[in-house]
Amino acid sequence: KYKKNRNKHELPPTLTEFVPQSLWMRRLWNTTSKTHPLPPAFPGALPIIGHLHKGISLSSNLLNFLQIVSDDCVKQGGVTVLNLGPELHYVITDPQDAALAAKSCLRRHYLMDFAKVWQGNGITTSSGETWTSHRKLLSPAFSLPVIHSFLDVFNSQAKKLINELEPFVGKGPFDHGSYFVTNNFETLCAGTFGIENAISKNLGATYISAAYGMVDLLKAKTFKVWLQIDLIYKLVGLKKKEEQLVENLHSLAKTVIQKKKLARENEALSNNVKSPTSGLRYKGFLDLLMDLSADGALTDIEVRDQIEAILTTGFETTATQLTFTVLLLGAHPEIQDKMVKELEAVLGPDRDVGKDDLNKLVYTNAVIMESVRLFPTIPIILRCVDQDVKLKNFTMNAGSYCILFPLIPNIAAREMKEDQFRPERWLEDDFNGHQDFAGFGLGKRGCLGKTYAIIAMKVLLANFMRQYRVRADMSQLQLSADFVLKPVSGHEISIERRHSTAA
Ligand code: HEM
Repeated sequence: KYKKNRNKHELPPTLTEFVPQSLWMRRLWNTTSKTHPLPPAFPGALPIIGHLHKGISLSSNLLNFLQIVSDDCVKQGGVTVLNLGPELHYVITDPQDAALAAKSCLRRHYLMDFAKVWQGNGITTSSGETWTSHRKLLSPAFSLPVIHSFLDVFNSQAKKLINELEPFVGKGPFDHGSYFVTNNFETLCAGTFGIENAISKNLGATYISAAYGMVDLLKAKTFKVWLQIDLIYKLVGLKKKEEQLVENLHSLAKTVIQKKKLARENEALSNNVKSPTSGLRYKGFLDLLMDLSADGALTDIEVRDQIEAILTTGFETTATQLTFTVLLLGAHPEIQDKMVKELEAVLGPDRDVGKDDLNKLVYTNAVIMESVRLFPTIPIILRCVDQDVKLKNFTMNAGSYCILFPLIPNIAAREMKEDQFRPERWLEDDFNGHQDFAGFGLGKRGCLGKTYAIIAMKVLLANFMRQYRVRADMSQLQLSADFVLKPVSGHEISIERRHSTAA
């Protein structure tokens, strides 16, 4: 009876007790029905291991692997099959099929389970009813009124970045990426936690470095499949390393929760000091979490897990997207001039961005969307196929998985072709890319922080690009993809002041 009713991605309860983390048993247990005919397979499958050997041998250059698979998929008509061991994965590049799959497949892929030691059942790793109810509870904290209340933080953080980069003015090419990461992380903490100086510089740096360490471990576990066996993971010393990193990561959440509790107690006492979003119908993220915890809707651990989930999804994505956008603008001076003209027309030379300005920055918005189209920082979406799902020409079989990457074919990895970066396309009536655009995900599980990300990027660009003229050469750009698509070399920019300080 259990087997009949169980979700095909779940182990029977007795087995989960004995193999808490290992995915191997789940794999053996996995029973994908193959009732519906399969699309063409990616070439090179071997018996039993399928395409696993290709993934392992190409894992040092994952982006290359994704591009090879994606090119083949486009050639085959937009849907193919990849067998990773016994597991059937549908690869989808066709935008409409990707949208259909994302709409029906809400359960996270098993690889996301690796991140649970860090993020527990946070919004990014959870599935099923937990995800449905938490998504509903958290959504108001990412609504427009709340994000508008962060505008002061966004403007002042942009100015901070401008000052930090001042020593590079007129000094030739430098790597702007890491400055954007630190600045964006601080912005995210200040905005979503709603506490001034929420974290020290040290705590922030420790968190960022631990987050990168964890991503390396998750990547190793994904491709070195033997590390998925708990005993081996322990024996090679990685479990210990993981525990240390998780402790470092969790210490930030612990600190901000304590500070927030104190701030709320003080606020209740004096009824004087207001958090940036107090008084709003929609509350800021941490205030909302605290209220939900006080009402018993979230446990303390769940509060921590949601903080981890938002920090992880929020800081590197936006920072890397900005790194790409500034690079693209530097390499396309005519587009940069057009954007700065719009910024100066709406804001003048140095005024802060206010909420009424946001909708007027139409071209700036198109520049951001075009940057996401060409360099999608989250280029793949991985899901479980829980029930048969009808696509245009195939039906995906329940019990399998799907890998959606409609944006991989766009990635300007090798050479920027002329006209490839063309923000104008987002303003043309006949551009049909809006509807199935996957840069911020697709369907109900799409990006929770999209409004936050777009407004934060707009404000930073509006301040930065009015201050500095940027130059860049993208001809030597090298990219890598782990969970985030990022530049690894050839992305340096040079900056000059647009207006002399005396003026
Ligand atoms: C340029 C910036 C960003 C891009 C390109 C981006 C892109 C995406 C994409 C493609 C997904 C879907 C992933 C999937 O279905 O597997 C996603 C999910 C998500 N994003 Fe973003 N994101 C950005 C910034 C942010 C920010 C700033 C936050 C939070 C402050 C955020 C929070 C989330 C969350 C919580 C999810 C998971 C939603 C769920 O599972 O229900 N993102 N994002």
